[in-house]
Formats: sequence, C-alpha cells, structure tokens
Amino acid sequence: MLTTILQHKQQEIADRIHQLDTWKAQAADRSDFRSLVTAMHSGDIAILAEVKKASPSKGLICADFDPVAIARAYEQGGAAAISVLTDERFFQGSSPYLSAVRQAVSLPVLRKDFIIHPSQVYEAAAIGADAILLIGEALEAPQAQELYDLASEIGLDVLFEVHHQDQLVKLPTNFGGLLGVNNRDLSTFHVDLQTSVTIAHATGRAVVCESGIGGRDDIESMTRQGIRMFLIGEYLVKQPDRAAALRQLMGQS
Ligand SMILES: O=P(O)(O)OC[C@@H](O)[C@@H](O)c1c[nH]c2ccccc12
Repeated sequence: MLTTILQHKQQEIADRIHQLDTWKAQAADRSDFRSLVTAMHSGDIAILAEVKKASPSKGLICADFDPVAIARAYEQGGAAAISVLTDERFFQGSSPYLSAVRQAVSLPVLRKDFIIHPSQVYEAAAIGADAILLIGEALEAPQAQELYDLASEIGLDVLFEVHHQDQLVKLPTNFGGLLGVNNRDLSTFHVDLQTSVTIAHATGRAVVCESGIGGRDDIESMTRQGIRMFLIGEYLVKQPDRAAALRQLMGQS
C-alpha cells in the first residue's frame, strides 16, 4: 500500500510543481508558526487529534465530514494540537481542509501527508501548516535529513514517524522535533500498541503513540508504561460528542 501511495505522490508532485514559486513566497511570508513540540510537551496527557475522513485500511470513517466543526470540538475538548490529512486520493483529505481548520482554531496544526519532496514542505507552510509529518519508512536517510533541515529553516516543526526500530537510523542529526511511533504496520495494517512502548524503551525518548487508540483503557495502559503523547484519529472522529470524548480520554470525566 505504501508503495502505491508513494507512486501516486510522485505524480501529484509533478502535477503541482508549477506552483512552487508561489508556495516559496507564501512560506517566506509566514511569521505565525505555532509550536507543535511545545504544545505536545505541555499537560499530563497530550493528544494530537486527527481530522480524518477515510483511510485505505478502514474506508470511509465519517460520512457527514465537517473538518472545521471537528477541529473546533477537538479544541474545546482540550486537544494539544490538530492533525489534518491532506492526501486526497487515499484519505479523502485536502489542503483547503487544513487552511480552513488553521483559521478556525488557535492550536498548532500538523499537515498529515506523504512528504517525499521539498516542494511539499513549502506547500505545507503556504497552506497554513505549523508542522509536518515525515515518515521514516517512506524516506532514505539523506532525504529525511534534507526535508527536516528545510522544514526547520522555514519554521515548521516535524513529527518523525517510525514503525520499526531499524528506521531510527534515519532520524535526522540534531533532531529537535517529535518522534512518533506508528502502531499500524503500513503494509499489513496490523495494529499493536506495544510497538510504541518497545521503541520508547529502546530509545529512552518520549514518543507520540500513533494509531489504534480505541478508548480510555488504551490510554491508561500506555500511561502506565510511560507514554503521555498520543495521535488519535478514527476513535475521535466517530464519537457523537467529540469534545466530551477527548475529556474522557484524558481522564477528566
Ligand atoms: O485513526 P487512528 O487509528 O487513531 O490513527 C491516526 C493516525 O495515527 C494515522 O492516521 C496515521 C499515522 N501515521 C500515518 C501516516 C499516514 C497516514 C495516516 C497515518
């Protein structure tokens, strides 16, 4: 699946590259970046709440999808930051969703996409993102370093995602972003929350536990094992009262 997505991304990058100069100018104009790193390091439990309409593993997650309403509920419920999927083909996301969400909330907003080319980093800043995701599995080490350096130069924070311990060698030198562990194997879609714990213990780093959180029990089990940062999509999107669901996940009700 990842290979299919990345092939399609190459095409998308080629189709959009004519906008690069505009994006560079818009990125250079930004001086309003909100820090994802600071937001995720505050509070007892920090939740990066994801605005997610669909996924390759689950299909359509939310039929009456209203990205701004979802993001506002997340902010009301006490999310530390918001993640917005911008991939159109596989996740039914879009850049305009991110721009609209960024305007509607005062939290840092992460652009969740498959970033493999510098033009996408400029594009992220141009559409209003405060941070980007870099996926270890999708990048070679020099490429990861280049994209990280560019993001830092522009003013974007970086969430660097790994799934296996052997991808940690791709972590950029002087890395000052957040280390995320995707509990979902992107080739089999199998989810195991212990993946986060294993990598947190092996590295001695604080990690963002990503994917597969299905309720308060999962959070309690993870916090008992020393994890306090979470990236949660499907579970939250599916709740009738998303703000209340967030408070409950954080143990506030
Ligand atoms: O909906 P979930 O299981 O709570 O997962 C959210 C998030 O972790 C997941 O969307 C994700 C993690 N890494 C990714 C990389 C690309 C696309 C999506 C993702």
